[in-house]
Amino acid sequence: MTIKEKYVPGLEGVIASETAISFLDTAKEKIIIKGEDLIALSKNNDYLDVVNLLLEGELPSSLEKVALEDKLKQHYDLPEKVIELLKLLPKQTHPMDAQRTGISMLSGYDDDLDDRSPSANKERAYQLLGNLPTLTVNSYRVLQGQEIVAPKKDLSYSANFLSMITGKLPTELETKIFDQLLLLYSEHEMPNSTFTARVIASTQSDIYGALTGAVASLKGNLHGGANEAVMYMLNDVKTVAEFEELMLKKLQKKEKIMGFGHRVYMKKMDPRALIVKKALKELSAQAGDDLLLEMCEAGERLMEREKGLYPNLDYYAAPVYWMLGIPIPLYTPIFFSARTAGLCAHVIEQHENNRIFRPRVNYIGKAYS
Ligand SMILES: CC(=O)SCCNC(=O)CCNC(=O)[C@H](O)C(C)(C)COP(=O)(O)OP(=O)(O)OC[C@H]1O[C@@H](n2cnc3c(N)ncnc32)[C@H](O)[C@@H]1OP(=O)(O)O
Ligand SMILES: O=C([O-])CC(=O)C(=O)O
Repeated sequence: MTIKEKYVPGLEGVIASETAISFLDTAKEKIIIKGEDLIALSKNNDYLDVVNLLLEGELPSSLEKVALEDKLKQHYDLPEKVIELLKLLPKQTHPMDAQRTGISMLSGYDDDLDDRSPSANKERAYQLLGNLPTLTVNSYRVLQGQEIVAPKKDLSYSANFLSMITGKLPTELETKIFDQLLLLYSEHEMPNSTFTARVIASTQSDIYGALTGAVASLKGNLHGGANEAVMYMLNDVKTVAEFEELMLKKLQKKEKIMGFGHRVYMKKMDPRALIVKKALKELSAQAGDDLLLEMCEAGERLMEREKGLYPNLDYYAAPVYWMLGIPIPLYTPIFFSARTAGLCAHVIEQHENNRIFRPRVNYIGKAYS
């Protein structure tokens, strides 16, 4: 038995891929997506611009953007049998699991499933991006015993998604903030879910399988599931003082506080969280209610003081989702919907230049001769 290489738990700092899609440039404090800075894009562009950037390699002209939105709208309606399948799920099914089941089933409607070419994969990406708002919202509604809602093709992509969730026509501010969340969640280099998708794709498996695995990865509360956990924690208390007390108790018990820390941004605040914190300020001012903002800011100060840890995107996304009137169990499925753009870009790239992922281990088991 030989020990070959130093093992790095969690593969911290290990280079898993070469990619032309994105890079967290911590030295320059930029999240690079195909050469553009995601934070700058979040101020002047919208989610569909980034979808185009990820899948076509450039920001769209206004005509291209209209064409992109029309293309997604052609895929808003789901096959009837997908809805029927969702209705068969046990009522306690987590919405992420329902979303995962729906995505998995969509592979059965693909007439050319064995085609791994970039053009075929790209068409699937657009189809999935069109399907996902309808799938995400209705899988949750079915579990709640609510009626299916139809997408509204006269609204923008993000306004339709949000209005299907809340049942109301969103204001301009609400649509802008929801769209900004989708944009900020769209792609983030090599998180666990993207790694999962690329590992699956590297066996020459299809995009549906890769995304199905990625949903399961994103569900965990060390990853995408943290946004829901943050909101449950905020809802457990009523005042800033109670929130601080709750956090201190958790720290004393050596529990992790959801929404803090990040493998890549450990010593700084996630730049996306700063943008979303601003959105929370806007929504709080509009509602004339600063309580969630004050609680979150107090939590942020406490974690810096006690642990030297900073908020990640999920920490401020949770109260923003809440103020937009979004049910908590949809927070992570919405994250996944947004991330579909980045995940599809990664699967396309993996299929284009593939070598199967097959690492080795250091054996620490029972001795053998
Ligand atoms: C959009 C996203 O998916 S962002 C990630 C969302 N996830 C969360 O918010 C969950 C909470 N955060 C965490 O669990 C972690 O910070 C992760 C998973 C994000 C990163 O994990 P890692 O890079 O493996 O860091 P690791 O867990 O080793 O933490 C390093 C140290 O900081 C501590 N730490 C890290 N995050 C937290 C936290 N949220 N609360 C309390 N302590 C923490 C750890 O206990 C550890 O301390 P130790 O060295 O004394 O043992
Ligand atoms: O990068 C990560 O590890 C997790 C994350 O923030 C994301 O996926 O957006």
